[in-house]
Amino acid sequence: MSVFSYAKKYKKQLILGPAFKLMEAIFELTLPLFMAYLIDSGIREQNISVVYAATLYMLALSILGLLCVLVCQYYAAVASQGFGTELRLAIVKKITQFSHTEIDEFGPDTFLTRTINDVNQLQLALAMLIRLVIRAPFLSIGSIVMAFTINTSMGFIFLLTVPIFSFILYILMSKTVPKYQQVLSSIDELNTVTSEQLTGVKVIRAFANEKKMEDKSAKVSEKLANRYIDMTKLSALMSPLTLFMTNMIIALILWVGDINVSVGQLQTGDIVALINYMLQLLAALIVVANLVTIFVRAFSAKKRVEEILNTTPKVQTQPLDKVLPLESENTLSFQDVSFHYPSSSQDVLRKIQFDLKKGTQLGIVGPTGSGKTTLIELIQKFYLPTDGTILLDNMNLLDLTTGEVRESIGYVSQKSVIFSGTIESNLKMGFPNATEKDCWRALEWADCLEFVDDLSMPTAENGTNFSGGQRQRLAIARALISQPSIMILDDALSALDYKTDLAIRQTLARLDFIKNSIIVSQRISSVKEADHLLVLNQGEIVAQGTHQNLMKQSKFYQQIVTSQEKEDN
Ligand SMILES: Nc1ncnc2c1ncn2[C@@H]1O[C@H](COP(=O)(O)OP(=O)(O)OP(=O)(O)O)[C@@H](O)[C@H]1O
Repeated sequence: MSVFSYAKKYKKQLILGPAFKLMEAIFELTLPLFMAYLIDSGIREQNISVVYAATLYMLALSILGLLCVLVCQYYAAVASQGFGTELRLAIVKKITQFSHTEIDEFGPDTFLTRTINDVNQLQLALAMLIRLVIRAPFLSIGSIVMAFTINTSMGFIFLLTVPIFSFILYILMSKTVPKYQQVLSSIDELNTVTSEQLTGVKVIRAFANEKKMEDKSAKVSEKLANRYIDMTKLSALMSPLTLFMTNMIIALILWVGDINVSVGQLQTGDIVALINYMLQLLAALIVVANLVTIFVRAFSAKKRVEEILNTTPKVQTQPLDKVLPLESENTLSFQDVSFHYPSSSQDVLRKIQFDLKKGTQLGIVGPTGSGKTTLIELIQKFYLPTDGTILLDNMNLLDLTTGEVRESIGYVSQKSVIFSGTIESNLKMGFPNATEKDCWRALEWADCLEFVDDLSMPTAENGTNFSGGQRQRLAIARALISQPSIMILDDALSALDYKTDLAIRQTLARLDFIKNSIIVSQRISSVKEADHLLVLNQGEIVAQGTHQNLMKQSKFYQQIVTSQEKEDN
């Protein structure tokens, strides 16, 4: 999809805006003629009524011109702001449809630059298109035509000015545009470093790493500043160069004009009019050059924005088609499933094979980086397996919509994300139609009543006004509110004390609507009562069974248990 399709709605502004600007340009072109008339027939002939009439005409033309400009600016503002808003909404909508694969591929920081900077650039280009794209070339051509009507040799001076001036501008532009691309990539880099440092500010402080981070920030900012200065050094040349050219050409007009006046072919007023036309021509050429820069920048912004708009998510988010009955003997089956992330060809899960029987609880344990979260993400269709088959309720996950899969699952991630708003708005994310009663019931199940006494309690960005354990309990309540059939807790009990951890697991076992639960944990005590345990190491299942069986049969499992017992003692 092209970004232009978002401008289609503003056809009226795109046609009428330039039309009004064109009228203003016509008024502007006729002004020097009245000036010549005022000088030659009014001032020189000392005819006061001509002076009054010419002044009045000039005033009227200026007022009409001003009105036209105002209308055009209004249309340009309406169209460009409307276009920008819609484009930004479309980008955000598209990003929310992206699967984890595209989010990994693009990286969150480039989303920010593309949604803000690039859309601004496109907005500016549209506003300029309305305001200047017809006016500037019209004024350039008009000035040359008017010069020819006054005097042919002067017309040729005007004609010659265009290629010389354009050549100088072209050289400057061709050097600045690539430098602008470098500036853009530096902005991306600065965004990444800044957002990383802001979100990790507490960790940075805890490790007394402020100086190191300041240096990193300074280095990236300096790089951006240098690239920017490098670019502006060239554009700064534009002003003195054009001023020099303008004065040289005016000197030429005065010199040739003087000869023509002395032989009676031109009058003083004509010379004033010609100088005015030349100033208009040069100003219009500078505008054209600026327009070229703006459009070149907008072109690269267009490519970056369209890259997002035209990316088809590997996993399409589709609405709920049917609710899974979950009546098969096995709720979930992994059949020889392997997976590697798009950024690397190395498998992080290899030949995973297990069944989750209806009505049972599954525990997954394993050291960090063993692939536990990846396995959970595959169940929810955030990524697709690179090999093997996943069956949910005896149906291939590939044949189910994301709506069907995710509707059945209540998921609490390792990092409990709480959004700014209220307790109620956070809970309702999981179930928009929830009543107050539903909210309180979910809060009770997740053991939140001791710190929540009002649904309208505010939640700060990232839930920073709650402790880590409270955030995890709120996230569990949010997952439980829709009464899902399968509950997945990905290391979501780790920030809780043993007593609360146990209380929540007992509640999960007691709730009738939960047919199966999957608990991922590094803490054996959180999973040892599970009906079936998977022990993962380096992407492979190294043992599976009940806690008792594993204690007898798996050395690896025994080692984990022993090391944790030592830690606890
Ligand atoms: N988005 C990603 N892109 C590329 N590699 C990834 C990505 N996420 C995880 N990995 C890699 O996949 C492997 C398994 O990671 P995963 O998060 O599944 O492990 P885990 O067992 O859940 O670890 P932990 O207990 O520390 O959360 C790791 O080697 C990790 O580096």
